[in-house]
Amino acid sequence: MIAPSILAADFARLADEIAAVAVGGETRADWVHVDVMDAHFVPNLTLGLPVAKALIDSTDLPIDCHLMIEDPDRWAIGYAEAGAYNVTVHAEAAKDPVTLAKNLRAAGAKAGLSIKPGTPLEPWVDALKHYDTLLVMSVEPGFGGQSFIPDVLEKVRTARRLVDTGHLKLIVEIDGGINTDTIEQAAEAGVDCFVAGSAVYGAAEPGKAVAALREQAARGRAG
Ligand SMILES: O=C(CO)[C@H](O)[C@H](O)COP(=O)(O)O
Ligand SMILES: [Fe+2]
Repeated sequence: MIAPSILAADFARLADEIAAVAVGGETRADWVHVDVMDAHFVPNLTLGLPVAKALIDSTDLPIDCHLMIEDPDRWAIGYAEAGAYNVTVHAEAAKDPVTLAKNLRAAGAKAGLSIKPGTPLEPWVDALKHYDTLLVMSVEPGFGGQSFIPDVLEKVRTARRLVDTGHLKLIVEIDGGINTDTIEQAAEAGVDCFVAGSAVYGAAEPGKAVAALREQAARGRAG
């Protein structure tokens, strides 16, 4: 699955930018990734619930909200109630990740847990039994356009094994520095869903970039 990140899109035309990856066929994205940053958990500030809700209402594509915020135990539920398809919170910020996941699911969303590049996977495996998505960050969260950190693929391999052996039942998602040069190794390691900001919205035709990424990922999965 390919999830274009609107972090790299034109913020004055967000609904149009989403529509550009919503046309049918190979150029259609699977999810649209919306990065929420609060200038506390990360040093950057993007958008919040009112804008996220407007984007959810603007499209039939599933919206994947990546909350890089403090106190997600309090704030994440609003994104689920607004109709986000998947709401991902950071393990480093959540106080009670199990209750949080239950609340997100009860509000009708899929629940996602994200770990920064330096955060190990093992301490979160039990909590992940309550989650639908694991978002492995392959850059330090906060900014688009950074270089992919290949070391995180070890965590992807571990997560893939846990899913394939039935210990976890979730989608393995990766975020940061994904492009046609890096997607193949991520696919080979076992990623199911690839977030791509610059690689999609930095391209002349975002839809064609989605198709190219999907094709390259399929090569990694096959090889
Ligand atoms: O969560 C993020 C940054 O914190 C973004 O989703 C991510 O960086 C996407 O941008 P790019 O593909 O350009 O790296
Ligand atoms: Fe993100």
